[in-house]
Amino acid sequence: MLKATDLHQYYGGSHILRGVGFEAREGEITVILGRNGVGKTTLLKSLMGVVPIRSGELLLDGQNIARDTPYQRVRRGIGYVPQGREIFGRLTVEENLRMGLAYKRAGSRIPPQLFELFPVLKQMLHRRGGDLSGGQQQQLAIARALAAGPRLLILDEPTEGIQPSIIKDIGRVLRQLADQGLELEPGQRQRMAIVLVEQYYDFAEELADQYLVMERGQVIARGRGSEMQAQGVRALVSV
Ligand SMILES: Nc1ncnc2c1ncn2[C@@H]1O[C@H](COP(=O)(O)OP(=O)(O)OP(=O)(O)O)[C@@H](O)[C@H]1O
Repeated sequence: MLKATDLHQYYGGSHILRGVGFEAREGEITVILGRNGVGKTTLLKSLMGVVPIRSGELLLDGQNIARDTPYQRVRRGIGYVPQGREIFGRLTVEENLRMGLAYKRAGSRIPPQLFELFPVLKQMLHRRGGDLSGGQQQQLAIARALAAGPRLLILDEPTEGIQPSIIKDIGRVLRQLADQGLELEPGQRQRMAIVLVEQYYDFAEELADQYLVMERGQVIARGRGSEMQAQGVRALVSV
């Protein structure tokens, strides 16, 4: 699905990503952990094309996307949920979801399954995004990224500032999406890979099929999610 090899990225003279490589597979949740400022958000922005990489290879389903714009990457099937959600506060929930369809052909509709995954969005369809709670906004940001039916869903700290009951709901939805994909139309299911940056260790451990730990722009540990406890990953990321 996604294969990143030897990624290097700089902000001015600061060398931020130093040879990062990993593979994200369909049906799996890849969790990226690490303390503050180690380059996790920069890595996701590089996958999305929001910041350019200096060198390295980025393959999506075998095609090199490293020089594509963010717009082209969305069209190729990447959905991005940025840190801080960035929903449109003055637009309604429905309009926010339609923004997620902006790159699809005219007449594309919001996949009805999104309202089963996030029932609160159906109840609040005509409310303004800015009127939603933080947790509801996060659900909206995830649904907006899913609206176009991505092959790869990227999320940057979806639990940040969100109440525990909604964190649980979001975790359940991500597991279901990884296991079963998203139904775009009756009988048409989009399978996907999920890449998640997360600081909340328990949430990360519960969801991870695969984990990576970053430190100073490099991957310093990696393995299967089921091994995280035995490998002492909690200690590697605790402050
Ligand atoms: N636009 C920018 N210009 C210059 N330096 C930046 C910029 N954005 C981030 N940095 C620096 O790059 C490094 C990596 O930042 P990044 O946000 O990727 O880390 P992170 O692991 O996601 O941390 P956090 O969990 O705090 O978001 C940090 O030292 C940060 O100060």
